Amino acid sequence: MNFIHRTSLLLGVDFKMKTLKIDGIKVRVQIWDTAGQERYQTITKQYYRRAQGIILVYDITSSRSFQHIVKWASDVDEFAPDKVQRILVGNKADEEQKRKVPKEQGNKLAKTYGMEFFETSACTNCNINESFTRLTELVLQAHKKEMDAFQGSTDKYLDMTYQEGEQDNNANSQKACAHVSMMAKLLTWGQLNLLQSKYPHRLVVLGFPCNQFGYQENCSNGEILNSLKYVRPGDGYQPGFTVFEKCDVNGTNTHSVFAYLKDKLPYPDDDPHTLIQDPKFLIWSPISRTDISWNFEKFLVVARGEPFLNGYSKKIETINIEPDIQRLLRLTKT
Ligand SMILES: Nc1nc2c(ncn2[C@@H]2O[C@H](COP(=O)(O)OP(=O)(O)OP(=O)(O)O)[C@@H](O)[C@H]2O)c(=O)[nH]1
Repeated sequence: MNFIHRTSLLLGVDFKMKTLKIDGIKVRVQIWDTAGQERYQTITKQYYRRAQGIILVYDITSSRSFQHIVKWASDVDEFAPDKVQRILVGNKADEEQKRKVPKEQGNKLAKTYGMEFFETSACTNCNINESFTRLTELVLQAHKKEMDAFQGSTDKYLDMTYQEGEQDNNANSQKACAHVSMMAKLLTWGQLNLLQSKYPHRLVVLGFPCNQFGYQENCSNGEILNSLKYVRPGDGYQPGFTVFEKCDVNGTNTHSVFAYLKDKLPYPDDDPHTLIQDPKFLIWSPISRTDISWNFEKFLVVARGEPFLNGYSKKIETINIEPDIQRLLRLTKT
């Protein structure tokens, strides 16, 4: 989870990790500090790009810092993701005798922006934890659907669909399979966003839509984002990573990226034997034993372009790649 935090309790560092416990769940929060950039009236847009929560901080002993909040709030509107959660904080609450901004004024501004408001003191540690915890709760609520998809039990879902299948073996087993693959898709898209947002700076997720597997991607390029948003996974889904134009990953017109990847990493090692179970799905030519076998096969590639692992057939849930991502990040630490 990424927060931007506009005060320098963290002097000298760009970001800090903190673990908070919310409703019994441990949440790792990555806190970014703007570290003085705001003095130049501009904060690098990179800071906003993947922020999930933003704390706008002013100094209660400085009217100027309070007036600047309007500009920061409008930058947040412009540059931060739509779902970003914001709270307003008036810091230095211990300096009552030097106060220039009445608490009521802070409250009023926060209301205008639909934010919650806290007065804090970094000196006496007043409301610091409370404000971070509240922002984290707001972020979790805003991402509840993704979190549910992430934490929800796939096994339970699969059990349910298989039970359905058993009630009417032949007729329903087809339906059960369809459910399973839809569920896999839904999880996969959510998990791709989750991985990208968990490692915003050193992991780049790239998606290549392809219509060579059961014609499952038959939208035109211009329709793909809308189809993700409204149809599958739906519910307003937006990829938090780059999705390219459709391309072929097998056959004569194989995209050069996949020609290269398949040459370096011939097939996923979790599923070395199967290509396509049903010959009617073999719609490209020539067929090669290194071909990609279905949607959502995943490659892990080092920044310099060297493929690292293709251990991930469609059977591997996207989120289960995470340990390998962490391993690769450790290996390539600069
Ligand atoms: N009394 C009081 N002083 C504070 C508090 N928080 C910060 N300060 C002081 O205010 C000054 C500025 O604090 P910084 O944390 O550097 O403020 P900043 O605006 O984030 O600074 P940059 O990160 O460099 O932009 C320092 O002298 C701090 O000791 C507080 O809650 N109470």
